[in-house]
Amino acid sequence: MNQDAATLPVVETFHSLQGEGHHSGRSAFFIRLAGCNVGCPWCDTKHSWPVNTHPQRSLRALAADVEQAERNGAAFTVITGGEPLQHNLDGLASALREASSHPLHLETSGVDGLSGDPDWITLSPKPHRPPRQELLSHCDELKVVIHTADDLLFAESMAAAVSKQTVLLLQPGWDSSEGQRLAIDHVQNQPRWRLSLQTHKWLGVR
Ligand SMILES: C[S@@+](CC[C@H](N)C(=O)[O-])C[C@H]1O[C@@H](n2cnc3c(N)ncnc32)[C@H](O)[C@@H]1O
Ligand SMILES: Nc1nc2[nH]cc(C(=O)O)c2c(=O)[nH]1
Ligand code: SF4
Ligand SMILES: [Mg+2]
Repeated sequence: MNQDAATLPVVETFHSLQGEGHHSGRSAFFIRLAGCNVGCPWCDTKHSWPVNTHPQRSLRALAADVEQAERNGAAFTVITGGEPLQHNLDGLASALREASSHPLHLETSGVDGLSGDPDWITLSPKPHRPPRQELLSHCDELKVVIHTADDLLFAESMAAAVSKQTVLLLQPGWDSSEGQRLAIDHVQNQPRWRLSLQTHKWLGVR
């Protein structure tokens, strides 16, 4: 593949702290790819859904940004979206790996096939579009968003399908006091689970 010619639609790139999950609080560079057709009603990133309203960026330019972020102290790169696996990530991953020795992390709903051979996979499965078995088998953390008691049942069913090493996280829906209460109660009663807060939102940073 000629990586110089290859492009992907990009909503934004930014250097911040990983706000969620097991690596929360660590310096991270984010690449948010455009495009998602999963349609979660409470999605906090709906502007990322259309593909065509966001600029195409070359893999070479994205790799240069990652190289710069590494010099600025980022510990890893997070590929998110939108739903990043709507794109084949092999070209992007190999371009980033040529530019930097940083681990590549992926945030995904798991609806599409796996590509890019990420070093860390955060699977956030959705009850209305269950994830592929491939993603359940390969994920490093399972991060289930909680709004209702049914979401807790779904979280337990997903936990039964992942490997024993997978970190289990409940993340309250943003602005959902019911989700917050349910997640806290469940984590308190079920020690396999940990709470994941969207700390960047609490802090008012990206
Ligand atoms: C915007 S999504 C992008 C990655 C991928 N499409 C996914 O859903 O995993 C990033 C993370 O934010 C979570 N998320 C989105 N909207 C949220 C909300 N309103 N409250 C809590 N978490 C949310 C998703 O479940 C996912 O874990
Ligand atoms: N700081 C910060 N951490 C994040 N972790 C996952 C995010 C995402 O939108 O995928 C995200 C995000 O948007 N910002
Ligand atoms: S899969 Fe992710 S980006 Fe797509 S709608 Fe759901 S939360 Fe939003
Ligand atoms: Mg986000």
